[in-house]
Amino acid sequence: MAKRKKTQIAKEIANAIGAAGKPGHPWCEGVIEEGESGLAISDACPIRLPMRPADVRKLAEVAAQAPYGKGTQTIVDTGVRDTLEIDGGQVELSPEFLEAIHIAGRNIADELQLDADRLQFDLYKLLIYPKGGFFLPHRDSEKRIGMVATMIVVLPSKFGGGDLLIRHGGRQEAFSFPKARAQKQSQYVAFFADCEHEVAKVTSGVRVCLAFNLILKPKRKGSKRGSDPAVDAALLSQVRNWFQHRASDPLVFALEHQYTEAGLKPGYLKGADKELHRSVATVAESLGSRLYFGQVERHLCQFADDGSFGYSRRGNRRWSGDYDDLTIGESYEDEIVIDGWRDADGELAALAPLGCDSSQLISLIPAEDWVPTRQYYEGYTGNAGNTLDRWYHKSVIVIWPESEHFEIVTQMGLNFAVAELLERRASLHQCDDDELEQACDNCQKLAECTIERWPDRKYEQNAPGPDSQTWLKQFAAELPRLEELSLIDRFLEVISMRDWRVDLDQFVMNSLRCFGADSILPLLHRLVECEPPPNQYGIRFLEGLARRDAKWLLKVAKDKKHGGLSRDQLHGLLSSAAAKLSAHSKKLVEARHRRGDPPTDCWRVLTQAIIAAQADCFDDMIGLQDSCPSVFEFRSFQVPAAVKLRQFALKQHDEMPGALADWIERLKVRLVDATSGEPQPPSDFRRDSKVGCECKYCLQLSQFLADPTMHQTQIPASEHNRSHMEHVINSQRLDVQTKTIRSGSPYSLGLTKTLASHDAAVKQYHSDLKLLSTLQ
Ligand SMILES: O=C(O)CCC(=O)C(=O)O
Ligand SMILES: [Fe+2]
Repeated sequence: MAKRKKTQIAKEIANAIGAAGKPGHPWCEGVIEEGESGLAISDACPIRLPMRPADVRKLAEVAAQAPYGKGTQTIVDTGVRDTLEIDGGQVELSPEFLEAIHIAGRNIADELQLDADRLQFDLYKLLIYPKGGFFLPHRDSEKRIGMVATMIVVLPSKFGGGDLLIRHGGRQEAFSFPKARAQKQSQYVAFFADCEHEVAKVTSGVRVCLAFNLILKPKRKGSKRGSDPAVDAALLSQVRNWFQHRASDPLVFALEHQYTEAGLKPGYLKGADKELHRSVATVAESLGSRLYFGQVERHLCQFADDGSFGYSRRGNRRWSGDYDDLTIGESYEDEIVIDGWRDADGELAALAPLGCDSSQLISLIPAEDWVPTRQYYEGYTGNAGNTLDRWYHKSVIVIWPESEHFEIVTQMGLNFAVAELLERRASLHQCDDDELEQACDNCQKLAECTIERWPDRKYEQNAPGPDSQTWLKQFAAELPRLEELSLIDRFLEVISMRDWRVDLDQFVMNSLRCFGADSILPLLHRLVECEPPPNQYGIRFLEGLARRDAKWLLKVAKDKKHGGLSRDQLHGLLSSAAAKLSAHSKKLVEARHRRGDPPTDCWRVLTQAIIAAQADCFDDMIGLQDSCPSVFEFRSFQVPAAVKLRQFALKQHDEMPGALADWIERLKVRLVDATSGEPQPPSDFRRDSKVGCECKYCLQLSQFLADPTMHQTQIPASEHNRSHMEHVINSQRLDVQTKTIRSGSPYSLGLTKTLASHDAAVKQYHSDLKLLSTLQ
């Protein structure tokens, strides 16, 4: 890179950001809240406001024709600027007026996002525009180190014309100062120093204004040797704009030289990087943003052609091996990841890899001219290839607004954010009293950002890996300890829309403990009763009770003190849950197509909770088993569930609820019935002959099955009819084996009777005996 002037680097980066970011509003306006604007010229000659043309004539003795700056020269040219001016040093402002300026200053700092405590207002000139006065478009030169903006205060006086027009990044706004014109109030406009502006011709009266330089004082922080406090206004304004529109997208400045992780320190930067760092650091400081160093890896995968694309493989065209010969087309993939984080002093920073997109990457060397660290070209192979993969590595400086820090931490991964939160929480006790509030605030902000980024885990397929459950659960357990009820509220709202599987056991217990039953109970009701969101086709796959909720209900029910809930409160929650589960089960019985898993597991967990809490709705849960047999299968679910519940009840209360004992009795009776006699094998070759079809072939099949003496037969039939018979045999589970006999025309289907039904009945009999024994 050719040697550049210091300010040029900052300007170039500013332009680069300007090209990437959206233009914003680098100006603001307001009124000066001071009725009597007291001002005077140095020899105590007071200025009467509103001013009249006659007064202006008197001022002409003190005032001079204003020059304008052209490069380093300052010249008078009334074709460019026609104004009278009095030097700021000669103007005295009353304490009230100064106070009003100070108040306006706070607002300006706020609107332009500047550090109010470091913003200084230097009265530069008093400007007087008699009729015909104007100032052609120009930018204010940096009259002092640290000058970031200009403030124009138009004083009350009667005038026409004289609009102030300001332009920046393709936008323009005209200010006509109506209140000052109406002689009511002083009005101000403040704008960043890189804004082009002009004053339109004054058509009548006199326009009087004060021009202030807005200067950002350097931060007092030891005295950094050699640090230049100058802030480049253009860069500041562009970064500020960026932060206004893309606050949570960090700005990434590529350094020219490559540094090792350990060598990436302010003191070791080389050449132009030193200047880049100075500019970026100054801007970061004045905007109160964070600055880090990092290493970027960019992987770019693009279409590329060596000249053979579209030719057949035998075209004998071979790539020369020269990457410069490739014609590059569209990008398939452009992945940029920042890692190797170092803080502003170059010390290791505990941050995780962060992805960004190419618009965030600001580089003085155009990205097309970067030299890849590695590249790989796959030529045309007929159905794939013609891609060029390139990897680039760059050391970078990264900045983001302090207010977005936690949002960005969550962008680095929720597991990282949660680990960070746990760590911060754990070290709260080490904070001094005056740090504690901020530290707590930070924990809350981090938690807030984590909640907003909670993963969507409604459906199995988009669930993150199994270990995610651990840290999601940890987060949930920790959240109540931050003692902010609104976070609990928001968390539950997000969970009920996105996450069916997070473990909330500890969360609910801790919430009840930290906030008390009365605050938490309504939120728990809302969670249990919430309607799940439909999927993108408007279908609700997730219905009924979430297992997540059955689980924490069990936890609370088993707790000796029910987590502080009264018996009635807990029973209320349980019966809401039970109602939801049974409504869903009944819907499943009616539905022809079953959606989602049957709520069997959920039923078991909830019923345990109901047993533990000795709630009345237990009978309803048992009743549900009887009314929805297709959902709660007798052998595979009901019997084992009853056995488990009996065990559970005995462990909890040393006795069984009556309804449970009755239910077990009913199950027993059914099994005793089913096992009253061991199935006997058929005494002859007669088999079940219900074929459910009356075609000529099935009729023969049915007659064969009903015949007590025939073991085997053959039915001649075309291929079509043979496969029809086979289909009937399989679907009706007939006790017959088939085989194609390949002789004669047509071929025949060979049939041999089996004992399949009998074998199955015997198997069922023995397994029923076993089931019965589990109930004894
Ligand atoms: O009078 C105004 O509104 C603007 C004056 C100005 O642009 C300047 O003095 O540089
Ligand atoms: Fe100006």
